[in-house]
Amino acid sequence: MKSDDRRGERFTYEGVDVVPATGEIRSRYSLDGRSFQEVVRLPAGLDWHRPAVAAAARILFLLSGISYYKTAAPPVIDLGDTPVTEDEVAFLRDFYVQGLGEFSYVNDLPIDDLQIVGGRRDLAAPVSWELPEERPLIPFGGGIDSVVVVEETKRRFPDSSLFIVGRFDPIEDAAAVTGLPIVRASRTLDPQVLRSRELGFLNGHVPVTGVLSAIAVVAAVLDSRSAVIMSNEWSASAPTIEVDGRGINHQYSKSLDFEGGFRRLLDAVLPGFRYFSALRPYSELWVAERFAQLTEYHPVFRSCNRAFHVDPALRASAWCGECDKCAFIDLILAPFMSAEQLRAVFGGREPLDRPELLPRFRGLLGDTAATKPFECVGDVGECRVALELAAARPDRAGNPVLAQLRAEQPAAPGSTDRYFAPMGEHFIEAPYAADDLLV
Ligand SMILES: CC(=O)N[C@H]1[C@@H](OP(=O)(O)OP(=O)(O)OC[C@H]2O[C@@H](n3ccc(=O)[nH]c3=O)[C@H](O)[C@@H]2O)O[C@H](CO)[C@@H](O)[C@@H]1O[C@H](C)C(=O)N[C@@H](C)C(=O)N[C@@H](CCC(=O)O)C(=O)O
Ligand SMILES: Nc1ncnc2c1ncn2[C@@H]1O[C@H](COP(=O)(O)OP(=O)(O)OP(=O)(O)O)[C@@H](O)[C@H]1O
Repeated sequence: MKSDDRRGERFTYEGVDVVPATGEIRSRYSLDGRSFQEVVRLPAGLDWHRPAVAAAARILFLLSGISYYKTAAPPVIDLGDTPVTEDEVAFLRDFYVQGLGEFSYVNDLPIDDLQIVGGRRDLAAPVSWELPEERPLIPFGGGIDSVVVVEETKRRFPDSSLFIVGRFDPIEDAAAVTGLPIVRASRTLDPQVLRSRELGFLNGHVPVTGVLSAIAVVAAVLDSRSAVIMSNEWSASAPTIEVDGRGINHQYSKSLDFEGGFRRLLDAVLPGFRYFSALRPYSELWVAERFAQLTEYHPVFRSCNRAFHVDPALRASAWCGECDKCAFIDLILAPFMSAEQLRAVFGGREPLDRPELLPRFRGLLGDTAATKPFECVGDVGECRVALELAAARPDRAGNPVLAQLRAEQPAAPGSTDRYFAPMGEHFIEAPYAADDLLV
């Protein structure tokens, strides 16, 4: 029974084809008769014939459907003949309902009634899989988070490799500084979703890090690597907003909840495979303090998401200097980098130099009149500590934006030390634990 005329009837998993000759994984779906296909390409020269590759490709198939489901968000998902376990169905439902939380809120379209039917439990069999030697694969987004993880990890595991989906200049520039090899993937969305407005599709944010993670697992299996190491910080688990007592998280697939569920799913399919975030117990202040020391990355890193549109023609060639992400990165680095260094990063358009961005900073600082942005930004407490520390810097004396915000914001309650030490649960595995975690 449809609750809203905008919704379709049924989203169907049609099948996934693994094509070693071309290094392609073709995921096919349909929604009320309309077909969609997403193609992921990985190096054809790797070992595609391992049974574990097909198992990892099946996981990717399960997660990638979300981009096409959202075009009409029907109440039924039919897994057809896809081999699947009960646990995987439960994980997948969470991935859809939680991962599309922002989509559902923005479209005012509840999808809690989602039912997942079909699927072949009888075909869901474990595959032979031998955990390779300790060789990590590090997904690399070119921002402060993955830069800090790469520098920490390559020191302990020189045989590390980067993993990059797509070709984006800022990521390439930062990747070159790491000096590490790169396992590359490309992802070709079905072109229909790039015409959502024209085709009358529903649209909104998707938990893209979940899809990137699944592609990374395929790449790791192909390249005989034992671990995928994510760079998802402590605050990524915090809801962006609460609605009717329920958290909606823009970054759901960067959260601890997603990480735990994905680990359980992988452990059933690829026992012992390591998937975890090396930043899970750390705040963005902890990350920013370390990033500030990595001066070789300052001219090349990029966190502004305007650089990462699917359509290359829409990609910004520099920091936009005015989005919530730019404002957040400027604020979180301001306690640890000089005003001169940050003006150089933003090419003279530094957000903290722009009074017209005060409303954005107020949103980051939890001003009651503003709501936290649906962006990948830190939590209010971290931003308030960053404000206090930045405003106290001699080279920021007289900065009108910091002075105004400081006047509006009470001092961060209690000690700020907790933001510079590990906090909260994590799944960091012993060989990868940083010194301060070896307790
Ligand atoms: C670059 C960006 O911020 N895109 C968000 C934007 O989409 P827009 O239409 O402006 O451009 P495109 O990203 O090029 O998307 C074109 C259409 O394709 C659909 N689509 C894209 C990726 C995908 O995996 N599936 C898709 O169906 C998309 O819906 C468009 O119709 O606004 C969208 C709606 O709010 C956002 O969904 C786009 O976010 C992308 C999925 C994206 O890649 N964003 C990353 C830069 C990003 O936000 N990374 C976060 C982690 C996010 C997470 O929760 O995992 C981070 O930086 O931490
Ligand atoms: N194109 C990509 N290819 C591979 N991994 C990616 C890509 N984009 C992001 N990631 C990874 O996905 C996770 C979330 O991305 P996020 O953008 O938060 O990381 P980041 O770019 O390092 O940090 P930030 O942009 O927040 O400073 C990280 O582990 C990141 O390395």
